[in-house]
Amino acid sequence: MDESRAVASEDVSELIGDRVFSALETSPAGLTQHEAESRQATGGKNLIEAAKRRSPVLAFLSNFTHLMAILLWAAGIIAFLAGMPELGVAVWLVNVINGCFSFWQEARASKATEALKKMLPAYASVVRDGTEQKILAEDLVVGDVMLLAEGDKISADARVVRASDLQVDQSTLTGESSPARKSADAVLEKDLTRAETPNLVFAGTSVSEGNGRVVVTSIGMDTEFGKIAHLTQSMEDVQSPLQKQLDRLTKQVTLFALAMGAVFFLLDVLFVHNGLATSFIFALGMIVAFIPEGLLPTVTLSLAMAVQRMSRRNALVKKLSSVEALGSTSVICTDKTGTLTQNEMTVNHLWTVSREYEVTGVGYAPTGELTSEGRTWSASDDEDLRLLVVGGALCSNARLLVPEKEGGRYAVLGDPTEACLLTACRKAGIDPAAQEKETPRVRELPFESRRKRMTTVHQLSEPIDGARRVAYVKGAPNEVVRLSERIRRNGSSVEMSDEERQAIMDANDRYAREGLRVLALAYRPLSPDDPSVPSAISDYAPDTIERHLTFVGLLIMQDPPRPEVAAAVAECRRASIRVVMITGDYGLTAVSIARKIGIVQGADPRVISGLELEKMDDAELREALMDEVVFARMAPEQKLRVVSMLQAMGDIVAVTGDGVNDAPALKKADIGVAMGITGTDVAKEAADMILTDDNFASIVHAIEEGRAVYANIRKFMMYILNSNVPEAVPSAVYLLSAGVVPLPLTTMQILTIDLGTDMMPALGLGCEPPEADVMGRPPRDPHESLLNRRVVARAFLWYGLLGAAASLAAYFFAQLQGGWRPGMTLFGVGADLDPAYVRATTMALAAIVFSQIGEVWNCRTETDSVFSVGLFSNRQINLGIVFEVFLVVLLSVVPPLREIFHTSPLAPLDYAFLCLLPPVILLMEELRKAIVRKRHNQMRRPATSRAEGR
Ligand SMILES: Nc1ncnc2c1ncn2[C@@H]1O[C@H](COP(=O)(O)OP(=O)(O)OP(=O)(O)O)[C@@H](O)[C@H]1O
Repeated sequence: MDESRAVASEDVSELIGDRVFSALETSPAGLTQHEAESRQATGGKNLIEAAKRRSPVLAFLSNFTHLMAILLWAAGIIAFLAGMPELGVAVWLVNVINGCFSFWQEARASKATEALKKMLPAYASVVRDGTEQKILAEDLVVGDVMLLAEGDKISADARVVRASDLQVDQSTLTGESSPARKSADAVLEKDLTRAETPNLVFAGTSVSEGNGRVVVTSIGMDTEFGKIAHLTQSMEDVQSPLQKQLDRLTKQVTLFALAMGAVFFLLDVLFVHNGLATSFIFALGMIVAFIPEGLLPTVTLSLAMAVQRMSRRNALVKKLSSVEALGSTSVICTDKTGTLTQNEMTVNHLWTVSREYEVTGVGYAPTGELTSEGRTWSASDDEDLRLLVVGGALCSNARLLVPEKEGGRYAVLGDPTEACLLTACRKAGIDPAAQEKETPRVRELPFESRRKRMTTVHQLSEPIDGARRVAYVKGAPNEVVRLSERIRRNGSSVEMSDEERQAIMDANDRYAREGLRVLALAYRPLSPDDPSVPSAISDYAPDTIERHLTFVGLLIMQDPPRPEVAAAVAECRRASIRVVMITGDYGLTAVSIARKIGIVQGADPRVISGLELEKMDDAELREALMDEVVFARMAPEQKLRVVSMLQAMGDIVAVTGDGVNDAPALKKADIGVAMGITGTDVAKEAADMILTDDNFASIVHAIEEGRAVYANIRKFMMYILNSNVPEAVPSAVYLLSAGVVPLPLTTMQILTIDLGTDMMPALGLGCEPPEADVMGRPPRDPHESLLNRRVVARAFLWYGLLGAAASLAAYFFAQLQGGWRPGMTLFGVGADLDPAYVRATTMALAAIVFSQIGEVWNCRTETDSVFSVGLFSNRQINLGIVFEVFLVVLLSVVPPLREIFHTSPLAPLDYAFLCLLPPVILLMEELRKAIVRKRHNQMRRPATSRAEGR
């Protein structure tokens, strides 16, 4: 084993205190950057080697060995045996072209998804050169001092050197779901497994509670995880329901093609009395024409491209299947802080029982002042005020980053709720860093959403209420007030009266109604004489410390809504997507913000608190969810129940979350959405989508893309399927007329359409931008099949028949040009190579290609006029059109190709006829769309009001 990648951690677990650092040749101040780099140069990066992927050769070959491909190989052989080698070659060529095309599509799709993986890098917090910094997890080296916080994914094996209630979820390693408690003490027991050793943590596990400091002992493949893991990357390769549906559909259509082939074969034998071999070849052409090759990979590519587009709009989707679920999302359950609001907090009021202060200034810059009763105040003017700002600042893990240049922006590391308390403290004239030095922190009971509060314990130089140790507790006001027995009034601690309790809650409600976020601060002197205080600091726990509190005051902060959110919420309303706020914050604050951004519109929306929800049974919850409702003071775990109920009610639910406890709801949701900036690694891992900007509006953009991709796949299918009709109808006319109408389109010509003219423009449909109307419709029913009756009818009976009519018209037009008149025998009966007949079949083929130009324009929009998106705005489609026209001209003028495909050059008049087809087909469809739009507009009113009433 390479020494620089791992040390014998059995030894490290037995060491005490500083010996750990020396054994790993590091120090509490971490490695120097220089040393870290040199260790990386010898020990390599902290990477788990990816499981071997399927070899590209095998991946390529698999495109030629599936059911449809085998059918085509067999068909080619039969054509050879029947003495038609050029047909055999053509069929095989179709197969080869389709195989290569599929491989190319798959490669592009996987490249797109690979690129996304790189957009989700893992980070680790370390101490190097004595300062905290965030580095890429792959840059960790042995000896790095790593900081762990709740929700962090641990990226290397390490020895714990400091732990504050540190608990680690080791289920990825041990399968054990309950978290393992970790501590910094030396372990001398010999019979523990490595996972059981309490002072070791392992790569691939995550922090479920508390925080700590560890020293890296091994990285990369030398970690426990590396030894057992075949990388479980964030991108999963499961087939989405849509892909499954298409797989099934492709098989069904293949069977249908075989059945059609059989029918055509029988008709040819029985009606037209052709020989068995001729009939067989004829039927073969039909089968090949109908098999939808290339459908599945194109769909996969469409999904991958949508994923790429979403990433440009700040939504990273981890699985292709999520794109689909996004398209049918009917409810978004969103939290508030940071998602709907800016999470750039500023304390703008301070409140004690004797005075209310206004705090000026914006952002985190400590420029501003405290005013009350017409004058400016500082901490030295009022002891209670001093306690409030100092306690708030000490009970904080955030750091203010002072700008290097004058006039630069103050930034924060950590929770904005805590960072703004540091700013408020500075505005009151006290430097929080100096305070921290003077009264060092000896213990932290970390913040938990469930408890809604946090506590830090400090050693004091000046006693408070006679004690030299104090616990500062800050959290949700009703929680803190519930735990308080005393209150600070005029500089001393006195028993709290009921009136004072009421006054606090009244003040809280008043602020909350304005949408402000309110935190309360209390303290508890921890005297060694107090029997209710545990004697050992390590025994300090929420239930022993957060009681008998003395209330100090309220810290009121502003967190304005994000400016783009109101429009996004309005967009949801238009798209019949319901937005439900589920927040940990106070009900009145929640409703005020919800109203400002349009989530609630009614005069008196129902607010359900976490406590109430606990008492509600499922029927009551279902009833409540029928109306406008805001969930406030919710513990993250309770989200799961709301999500499950909405799903039971038939909704497709997207849920946002950022904490460890949000993971179950994120997993349960149809679309779990984690916050990229504030979210923990655990939440990101549980989610299907990550918002790189934490912004609600990005979810709505992703839904729009999800809807668009589904619509595009449908457009693409409609286009691919419709060309089957003009390929089949001329043959049917030939069969049903018992040969009186000579075959208007030969088998080879049918193959031409499949060989290349059709696929290029179809591809362009996969990357159409969302239609303007895409968010004006209700969400798609997830059970609805991609090919519903309406789509099939439109593809076959409308577009298809238009194409078939064009093809037959062109055929007869050429017959007329050749001199045929009604009543006469058509050219071609009995004599296959009659020039007038060959020209007529060439025209039939060219007419299909030209009508497909009209059809591809038609398929670009569902109900909007194609002119509204610009007839030539899709470059890929334009290229496809040029390509197919070029191919037709080539086939009809190059002599060897004319031989093979039975074609002949066309006259200018023929081209004039062909050029008329696209505009005629386009205008007929525009007429249909105009009628549909008119009907939609008439129906929309009742549909929208129903969605709003939900
Ligand atoms: N760092 C903190 N220290 C102490 N109390 C906090 C802290 N952060 C939040 N709180 C309190 O706990 C409550 C719940 O917090 P939580 O993080 O669950 O939700 P939130 O931030 O209010 O909102 P949302 O759930 O909408 O993101 C908050 O409303 C606040 O009263």
